[in-house]
Amino acid sequence: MGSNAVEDLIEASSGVHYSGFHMEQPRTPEIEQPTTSIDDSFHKQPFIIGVAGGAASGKTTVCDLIMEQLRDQRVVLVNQDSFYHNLTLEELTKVHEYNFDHPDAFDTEQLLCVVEKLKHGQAVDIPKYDFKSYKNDVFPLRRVNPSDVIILEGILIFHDPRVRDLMNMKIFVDTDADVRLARRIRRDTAEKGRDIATVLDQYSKFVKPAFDDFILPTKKYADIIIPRGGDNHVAIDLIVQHLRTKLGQHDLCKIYPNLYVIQSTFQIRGMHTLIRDAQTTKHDFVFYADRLIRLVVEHGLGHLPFTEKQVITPTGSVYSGVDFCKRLCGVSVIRSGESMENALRACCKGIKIGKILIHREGDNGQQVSNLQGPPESLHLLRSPESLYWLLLSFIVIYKNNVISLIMMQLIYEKLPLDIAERHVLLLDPILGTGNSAVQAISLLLKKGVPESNILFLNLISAPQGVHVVCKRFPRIKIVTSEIEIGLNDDFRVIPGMGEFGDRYFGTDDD
Ligand SMILES: Nc1ncnc2c1ncn2[C@@H]1O[C@H](COP(=O)(O)OP(=O)(O)O)[C@@H](O)[C@H]1O
Ligand SMILES: Nc1ccn([C@@H]2O[C@H](COP(=O)(O)O)[C@@H](O)[C@H]2O)c(=O)n1
Ligand SMILES: [Mg+2]
Repeated sequence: MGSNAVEDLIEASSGVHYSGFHMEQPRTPEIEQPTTSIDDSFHKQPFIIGVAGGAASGKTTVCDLIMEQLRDQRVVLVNQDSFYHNLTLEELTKVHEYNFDHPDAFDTEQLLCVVEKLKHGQAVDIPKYDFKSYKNDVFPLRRVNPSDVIILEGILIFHDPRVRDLMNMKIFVDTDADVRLARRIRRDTAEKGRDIATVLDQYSKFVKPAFDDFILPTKKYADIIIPRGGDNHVAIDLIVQHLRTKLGQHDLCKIYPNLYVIQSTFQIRGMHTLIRDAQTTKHDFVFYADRLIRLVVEHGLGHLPFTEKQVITPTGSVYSGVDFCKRLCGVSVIRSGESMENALRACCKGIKIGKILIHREGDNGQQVSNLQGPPESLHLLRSPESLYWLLLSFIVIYKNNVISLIMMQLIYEKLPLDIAERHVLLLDPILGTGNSAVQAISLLLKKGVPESNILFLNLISAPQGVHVVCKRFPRIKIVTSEIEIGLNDDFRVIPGMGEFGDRYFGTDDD
């Protein structure tokens, strides 16, 4: 529908009023010049989320919930309300005839300018809008700093294609019209000091027609539609989880160039969905975990050095290829790392695989059954010379104002004698706190393995573990298939997949 047609419709429905269409005089620039000297070409692009929906549908509530859950990211909320045009004196005298729900009520050029600056790493000052005085020149202005995530929220935030095109994710909050009206009456009487008659009059004259004509038609642009707004915790959790995955991978891989997250595909997401599902049978868990492990191992092998090699093909032609790295070995962290051995053997014929057992106590972690000696499962591997208490260390973790003492003990190792001359593929499906990995890597270094010869392969990595390992051992490579949200209060990876070893080896049955 063209603007004129809409204007006609609004005129017809509500008698004489100011529609919000107006030729605004140029405004003095209110946006500060860049406060940083960051070179644009090096600036990380923020993730821009648009949140649209009818007035009082719960947009702000949904944004607040997303921001609350994304507290470990730098997130800013930019509200379309801040870009309401200032009213002329004439408009102010007849304010009840002004259409605040029409696209032309907003200064979209200024909104675009602000978002562009934020995208390029520049801080901006945003007007504050006062719903009581109808003014957007309330001082002080709101300083907004560049952030990892920018949320653009407003009834008509999807209306202008130029604004829409800036968004990486579009969310439409879809709340029943009666609920929106009831909330609006409550909000506008309580917070804006308006009487019910005025609220109802504005609703029938402007709010409802504009919803039908301008807001509802933008629902089709949404990637995600959230019914019931802030009450829909499942939708909000899913959005936050998706954002964390995107942001986590993006950030960590930029910080640590030796972290490799294998390219996600729907097949990989499907396998992850199955192995993370608590209802998945042991048989399926093993099947899909094996598929994923194989992918991680293949990917990891791609990071090993190679030598050029030429061969003669059956047609007598020369093929210039490469020769595999010969001096390799695997080292699995007992017990869950053992689940990765078959994939490694299938890829590297005859590869030697050593083993390490680390006991962890003090963080509510699964405990090895017998602290006085090696667990029963080690009888087959045990040899008197290789079995000893090698290391005893304490790791202090400070989280949520609580200091936890985690005791890490390396209690068993059986490694190839010439391990120092080999590239080592360290196998453990889960990188959580990073403490076990630090123990295992420290042992390998102690055995003379150069740090840059260690390739740590896992299925999932918590950001905390990545930080711990990569900071301490900047030259090792980590290959993983997904970055997790983080750790819970028990230092368990979330969303995670539970006790990997128990699920894989079937020891989690009641
Ligand atoms: N799920 C909910 N249950 C009850 N009240 C709600 C709910 N979500 C929002 N509200 C209230 O409704 C009003 C409008 O919500 P808000 O999030 O500001 O909507 P919007 O930003 O879409 O206008 C506010 O007063 C808010 O406190
Ligand atoms: N001076 C104003 C400006 C705007 N409104 C109404 O606010 C609604 C948009 O804000 P939401 O938080 O609900 O998205 C919109 O329906 C305008 O009518 C107003 O009443 N007074
Ligand atoms: Mg709002």
